[in-house]
Amino acid sequence: MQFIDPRTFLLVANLLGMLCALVLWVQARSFPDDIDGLDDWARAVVLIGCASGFASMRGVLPDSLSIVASNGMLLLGQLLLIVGLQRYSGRTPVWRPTLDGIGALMILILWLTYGSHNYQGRIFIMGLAHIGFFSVGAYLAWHAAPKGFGNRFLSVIFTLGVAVAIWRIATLPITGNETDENFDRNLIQQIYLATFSLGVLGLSIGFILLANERLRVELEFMATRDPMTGALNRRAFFSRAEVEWARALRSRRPLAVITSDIDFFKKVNDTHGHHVGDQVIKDYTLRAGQMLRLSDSLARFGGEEFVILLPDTGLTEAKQVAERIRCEIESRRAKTLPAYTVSLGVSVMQGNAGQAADLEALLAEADAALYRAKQRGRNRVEV
Ligand SMILES: Nc1nc2c(ncn2[C@@H]2O[C@H](COP(=O)(O)OP(=O)(O)OP(=O)(O)O)[C@@H](O)[C@H]2O)c(=O)[nH]1
Repeated sequence: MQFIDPRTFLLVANLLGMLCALVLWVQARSFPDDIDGLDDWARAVVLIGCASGFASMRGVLPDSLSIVASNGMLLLGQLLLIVGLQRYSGRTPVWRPTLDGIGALMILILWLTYGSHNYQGRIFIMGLAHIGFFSVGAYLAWHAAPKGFGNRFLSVIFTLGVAVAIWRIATLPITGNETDENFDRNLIQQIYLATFSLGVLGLSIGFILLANERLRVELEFMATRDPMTGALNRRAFFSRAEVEWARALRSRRPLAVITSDIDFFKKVNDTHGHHVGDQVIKDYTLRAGQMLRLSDSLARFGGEEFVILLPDTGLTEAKQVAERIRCEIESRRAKTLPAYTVSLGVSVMQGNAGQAADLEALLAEADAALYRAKQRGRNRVEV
């Protein structure tokens, strides 16, 4: 008894695949340029859908379409899946050797179709190709960023694809030959094609999930970071600082703030140009960031003015951190950049609503200390 007609199943799976291709195509147009590979996947899904559609019409369509063209499209579709994943991961796709390999496989398929009429040989060759492509796909998906449901889902579907191809090769001994095709074409091969189309549908959904996740991460980054340095922006700083302020009050632990400003920065711009000025700002962000703990937050408030939030840090410790940053900037210098120095102001809330009444007051205290550092000759730390 046939539970479900494989051809109907195949048709539905392919139609859904085409809808996914449409979604991928729309995403490719609307997503930022650095989320690449969506176009390749849209093309791949269409190619693979057409290939399995042609293959399911064996006997209706000529062999040149139902065997040769369909296998060719299948291989190119799988290559595009890999190329898309490579582009998505920022790798340069390697076309040439794989295209040569596909060319060689097609010559073999032609010979097995018109020369030796070896149906099982064709399935074996294509099975091996699927195993190769899907294994590479599973590897690339597993290493694709961001790590999460999307990349794992994609990797699992690729791995299932490898398993299905192995199963197809393993069922070859009970596969009929070309003259005894009724059983085989109507059952094992149809189930294989349907599973294949369903798998491609799963892969498309996985890739859509992965790209959406990447978009979410990028948007979150853009909303919270200063684009030039990657340091937190003012808004993100305050949202973190408010949480830390409340935590410090609750736990009666100290909370420190360090404000800093590069000395005579206008001169750096005027002498070396704005571009070098930008490089100095980035250099400061990088090196100051390296002096901090994971729980500290470095934010750029504008120009060459930075603020650091240090949870659970008392006055002595915060002063040490500020001094370490000052010393690092003064004593070492990037080869391509001019020497520069930095002034820093430190203020601390003791966890009992002591000196500073609120976050703004704490920052104002640190700003006042920074002002004193500038007044007293720069390249120094004041509390
Ligand atoms: N290259 C570059 N320059 C900037 C940026 N933002 C602000 N500036 C410049 O930074 C300079 C800031 O200078 P000031 O704050 O007036 O003072 P300063 O020269 O640093 O001197 P002190 O702070 O008193 O030691 C101005 O010339 C701004 O044009 C930026 O993103 N890139």
